[in-house]
Amino acid sequence: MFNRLQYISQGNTVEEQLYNIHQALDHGCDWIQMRFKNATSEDTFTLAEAVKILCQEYLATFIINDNVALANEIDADGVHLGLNDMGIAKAREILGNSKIIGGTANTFENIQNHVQNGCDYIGLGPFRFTKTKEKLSPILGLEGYQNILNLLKEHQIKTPIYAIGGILTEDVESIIKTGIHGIAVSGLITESNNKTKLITALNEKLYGNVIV
Ligand SMILES: Cc1ncc(COP(=O)(O)OP(=O)(O)O)c(N)n1
Ligand SMILES: Cc1nc(C(=O)O)sc1CCOP(=O)(O)O
Ligand SMILES: [Mg+2]
Repeated sequence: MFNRLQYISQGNTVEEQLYNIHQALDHGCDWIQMRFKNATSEDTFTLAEAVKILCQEYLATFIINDNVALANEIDADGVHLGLNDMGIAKAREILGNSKIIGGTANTFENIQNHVQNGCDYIGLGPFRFTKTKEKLSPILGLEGYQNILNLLKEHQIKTPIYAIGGILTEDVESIIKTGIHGIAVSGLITESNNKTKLITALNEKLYGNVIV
């Protein structure tokens, strides 16, 4: 089953991105999503090559936001695709069955469509308002997650669901109680002054109640 904590990278330059990703890996994160908006294709490729090597060194999962062609070209572990990005089925044709394809959802129907198209996990958000992403879908909150997770249970849909959007440490226990599999965070890890303490705390909350 997939790791329960995904760091979505931030940074305006290759150097900033690489620093933030290296920090997350060095302090215990084992799943990186490279999210490098408004960058040239050259800088994006340069970063992806470097991040792939880093993730191999740290035995971490490495996926790329939006860019299926790049993920295929550098043989990343997969991609994350939003509602306005390439379709899940098309990405699966390009990447094949061994790669991770994540999809963004805001509603139960979004999830149903992604699952029917072969999505491996769902990023369900936003939990609360966040400045990290410009165009947010309607905010779900804890009640929104509980309603959607209840519907997934009723329909016996077992695709892992990740909460995303403004998530803080104190949110994790209540989010996990709704049936969410894991969380995807960006600013919380990027801005932390004690990343080891933070990531350890997040992992304890995420894995603490898992019966192995
Ligand atoms: C795990 C996860 N969930 C949701 C998103 C958002 O993806 P998308 O809607 O394509 O928005 P951008 O990230 O491309 O701005 C994500 N990246 N990761
Ligand atoms: C990339 C992204 N997607 C979202 C969605 O709701 O689809 S919210 C979001 C930003 C996540 O970053 P932070 O943890 O800093 O809020
Ligand atoms: Mg996208």
